[in-house]
Amino acid sequence: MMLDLPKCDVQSQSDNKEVLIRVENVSKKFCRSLKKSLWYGIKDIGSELTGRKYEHELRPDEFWSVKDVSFELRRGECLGLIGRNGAGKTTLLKMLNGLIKPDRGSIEINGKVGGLIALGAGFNPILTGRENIYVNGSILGLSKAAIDAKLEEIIEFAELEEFIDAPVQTYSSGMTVRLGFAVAVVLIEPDVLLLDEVLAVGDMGFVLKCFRKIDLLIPKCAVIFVSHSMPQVSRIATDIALLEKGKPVYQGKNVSEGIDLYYSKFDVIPSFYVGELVQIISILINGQPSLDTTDTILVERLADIEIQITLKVSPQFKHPEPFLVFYDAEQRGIAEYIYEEKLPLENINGNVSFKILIPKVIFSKGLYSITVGLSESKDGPILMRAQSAAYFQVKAEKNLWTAFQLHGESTQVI
Ligand SMILES: Nc1ncnc2c1ncn2[C@@H]1O[C@H](COP(=O)(O)OP(=O)(O)OP(=O)(O)O)[C@@H](O)[C@H]1O
Repeated sequence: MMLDLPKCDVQSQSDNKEVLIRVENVSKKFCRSLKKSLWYGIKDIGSELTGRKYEHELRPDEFWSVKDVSFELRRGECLGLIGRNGAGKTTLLKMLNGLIKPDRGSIEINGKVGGLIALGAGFNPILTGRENIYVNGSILGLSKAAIDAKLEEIIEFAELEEFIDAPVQTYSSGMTVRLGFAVAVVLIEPDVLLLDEVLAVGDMGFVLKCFRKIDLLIPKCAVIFVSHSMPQVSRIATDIALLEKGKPVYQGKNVSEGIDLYYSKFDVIPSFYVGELVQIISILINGQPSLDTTDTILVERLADIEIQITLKVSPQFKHPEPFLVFYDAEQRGIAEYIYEEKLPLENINGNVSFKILIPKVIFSKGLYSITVGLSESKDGPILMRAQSAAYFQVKAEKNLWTAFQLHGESTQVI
């Protein structure tokens, strides 16, 4: 779906704060063929040297990795940059960090940039962690005394006391990212912080520590946070940009709406293997068939959900017991339904049908999958377990990302 790109739809409290990143109609193209890309490169150098304006459209085998992206980010704002694999997020960050040049458009950055883009980028693998800190510091123009003053804090933040004198090429991916993050936030003290999938390889302790640090940093800088984890994005982003094949298809301050749109971009055709004993004939969610469809079934938060499942079950199982497990988009099991009817479910000529009513569904916004299972009897052997047998998306007007809403009563101030 292509949306009109809204300008910032909510008046930002930080409107009077300085713009740290200004991106105007930035585009970058790449070439699929290495041979052609080398040839185009030589031609481009030639045209730059002769001062001829670079006005090519796409040449054979070229494609836009990033196309016409524009936004501004002020101090105190955090842009969640989302999109499917290959959407152009890293390419955009590399342009912002000055690693590659845009083919079109302009980028203006005010202040120091701390970037954690490609894992290990910026580190020399044969130098130790300590040596890399000094190299990075001197590239930034810091004196030895200034780096010395921050060294302990960097090592402590990265929790690399034991390994700081080992070559970086011997570090695990988590250790490399710890060092990269510590250098980006402690050594550089950035005005602009670019974080690309940083938290994906860190352990839980490191992720929590990074969030605490980012929380403290956001008021002082502009952050761009790239992640495939929507809960993480919604946790810190003040703004959102969704890229699709390099193009922004949603931009604005409604983080929740951007994430909804991102979720709706995925094909949710159920695919599962159920075996010989049980077959799924149909799954209806609020009357809508969920098998063989790419349309996401939408359910309003706090509305009822009725799930009707019809199975073909080998007649030898007289009273099978169904169970359902609900998973969120991050594949966390969030709820389970166990069939507890007084009367056991009957297998009539191999057909078993049952209906489940979940009143006032309190799931937060997002995409959910349902695993359907069947056991022979309560606590008996499992006959079938169909992962992701059906999908539905919970919609809500407000940014409801938590599972529950709590209501306070007015009481006297104690
Ligand atoms: N140096 C390059 N040469 C050719 N193509 C490239 C180059 N760098 C990136 N691309 C292509 O540009 C597109 C965007 O890649 P990019 O790494 O920016 O995507 P992404 O959104 O960061 O993806 P992911 O979520 O998988 O990290 C992809 O099709 C990729 O193959």
